[in-house]
Amino acid sequence: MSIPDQEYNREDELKAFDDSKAGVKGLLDAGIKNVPKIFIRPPEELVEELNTIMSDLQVPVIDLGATETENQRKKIVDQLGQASEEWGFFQVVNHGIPVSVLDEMISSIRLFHEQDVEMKKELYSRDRLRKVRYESNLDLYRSTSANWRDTLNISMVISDIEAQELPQVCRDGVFEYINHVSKLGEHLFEFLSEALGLAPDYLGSRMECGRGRHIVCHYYPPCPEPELTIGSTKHTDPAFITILLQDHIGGLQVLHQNQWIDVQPIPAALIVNIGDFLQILSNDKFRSVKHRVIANDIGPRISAACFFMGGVVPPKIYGPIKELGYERNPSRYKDFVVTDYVAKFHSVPLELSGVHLFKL
Ligand SMILES: O=C(O)CCC(=O)C(=O)O
Ligand SMILES: [Fe+2]
Repeated sequence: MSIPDQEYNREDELKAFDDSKAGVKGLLDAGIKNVPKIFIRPPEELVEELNTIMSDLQVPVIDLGATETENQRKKIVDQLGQASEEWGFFQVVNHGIPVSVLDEMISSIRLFHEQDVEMKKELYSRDRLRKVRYESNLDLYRSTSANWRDTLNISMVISDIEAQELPQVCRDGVFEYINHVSKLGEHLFEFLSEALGLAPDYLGSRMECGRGRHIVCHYYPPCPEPELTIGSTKHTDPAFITILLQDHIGGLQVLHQNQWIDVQPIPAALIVNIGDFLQILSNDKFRSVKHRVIANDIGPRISAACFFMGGVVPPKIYGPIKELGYERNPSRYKDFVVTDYVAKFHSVPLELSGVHLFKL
């Protein structure tokens, strides 16, 4: 027998879920066999889903290993430039972060999410000023349907983080990864500056694109009815670039020429995607493209996205780079400061945010 709709109050359900502080993992631990209604996507979305085309294309895979000669370096710069223009998404191999560090990061995230729920609850918060906090669904109260995932947030946007500030259960693995991924970001900004025809230190030293960082450590529990919900709603990232580590489960998809493409897990690889800010700075040359994560009946799936957010304190003003020449290609975006962009991002449902909010 179905429950009459008047007995279902979405706001109450969302609040009860949020107040439990146990996340999606908590629902599974409680033994649920069906996806609760707050996670079920609207029927029109599910129908649209049946009509979307999947493609077996692959996002480019770029080898960052050989950089000794001028020619080798140029080849990498060209490949990164082309991938950033055509795809906005690529995988990198031989990026310099040891596999042991990647593996340790994945197991540390798993340890965090699978620890005793009472320990996790102390860190459950929606206060974005907190440097370390855990939550389920960043846009819980704004979205039409909730995502099947929980997230540990680590913010290094205002200031760097000390190891002691991280939860003990995952401290060493996460801290080590942060150090490595931050360095990789610096290298990528050098290559990407050159790919835009700018001096190698332009995006890094001059624009401080790698300064503020925010890491989201996601845990997607196995889902009893994956076709009814989604792991992560389609969105673009509010950042310059994102470096994303995913485990072997799969489920990440990117929208390329109106078709969803699976981003296949490649052992030891990292995914890089261009975020909204770099699309704006490059005046649409590089693309910040929509991506999502489908829910899965296997898992958990674990991933860590490191968003490079730029200079926030003191606030830096960003906008299309004048040196790129507006004679041929007039500026398409307003200037912005990162905190305003992020505030706007948090004021709309995930799928409605993006560079269009800052179009001239
Ligand atoms: O979990 C993933 O693979 C992607 C997560 C993501 O897109 C994000 O956190 O912005
Ligand atoms: Fe994302």
